Amino acid sequence: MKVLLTGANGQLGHCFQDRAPADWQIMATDRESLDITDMHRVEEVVAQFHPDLIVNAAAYTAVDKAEVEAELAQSINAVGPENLAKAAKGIDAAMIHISTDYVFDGSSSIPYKETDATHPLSVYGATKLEGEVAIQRVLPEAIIIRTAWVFSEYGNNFVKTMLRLAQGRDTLNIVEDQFGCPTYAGDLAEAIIRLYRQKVVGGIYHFCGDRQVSWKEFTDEIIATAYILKLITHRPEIKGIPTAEYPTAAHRPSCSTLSCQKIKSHGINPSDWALALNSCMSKLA
Ligand SMILES: NC(=O)C1=CN([C@@H]2O[C@H](COP(=O)(O)OP(=O)(O)OC[C@H]3O[C@@H](n4cnc5c(N)ncnc54)[C@H](O)[C@@H]3O)[C@@H](O)[C@H]2O)C=CC1
Repeated sequence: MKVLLTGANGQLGHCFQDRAPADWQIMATDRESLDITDMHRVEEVVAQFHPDLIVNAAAYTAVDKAEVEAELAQSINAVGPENLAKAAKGIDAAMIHISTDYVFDGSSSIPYKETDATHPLSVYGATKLEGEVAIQRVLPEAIIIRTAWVFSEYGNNFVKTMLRLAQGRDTLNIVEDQFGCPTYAGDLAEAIIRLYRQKVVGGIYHFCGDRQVSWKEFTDEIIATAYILKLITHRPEIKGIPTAEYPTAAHRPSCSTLSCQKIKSHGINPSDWALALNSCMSKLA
């Protein structure tokens, strides 16, 4: 079993390599070794390695910066996935791609199902949606997993940012009117492996954390965990603020909770993020 992994140096890329079954031969690539926007290079690598499965963990993930780098974001989040889908189709390989809750506008009061209408508010969300559509056009058998608020012991993420800020400040002002479900990248990696093994039909699947919180509530749990683990000696006060008081370049959905019923019907439970937060943060000690 041969797997071509793109974006191997990112959060999901690292976690996938940690969890891939021992008998899976992984070709771990990132931008320097395989720039997914370069179709010629994609074809070359796929022809040489001949994977059974392509896992695309590569993405342009700087949500605010994407507003001023729209072309680059589009190239990585839409053209790149389409290139991979074409290459997978050419050799009859399977493909698993990751998308985002930011394809929705967050105006729904109930968790989003895979079939709900999309309406991205940001360049990032729009380019990720374009990637989904391109893959489905080229390779309908591909599996697309939409996830949310990803954290891990690797790379840059909200958990690490809060930990760093907590070390130097007495007060943290955190947005309290945006809600979502934190997802541990290790649990997402496990979900990818299980979906592939179960040979589920192609299409979109939602996978995220099992409990919805605001960024402020998430921060409360991060700081409490950091204190218990002795990563910090002093607990800053966490003050909730409205989005209006923390303007960002990109608009974000106010509530982007994803319904995980479909993936649950395949025996894959949502990420128990509070449990994962503890084990992930212990690795940061
Ligand atoms: N981080 C988050 O909060 C969320 C992430 N997602 C999605 O989950 C997936 C995994 O995200 P993370 O692991 O957090 O991302 P990450 O930002 O940690 O890693 C992305 C990786 O892609 C690589 N990359 C960028 N451009 C490339 C190119 N042209 N060719 C090849 N590699 C390239 C980067 O070097 C990096 O190693 C992505 O599809 C992302 O859109 C979805 C929802 C939330």
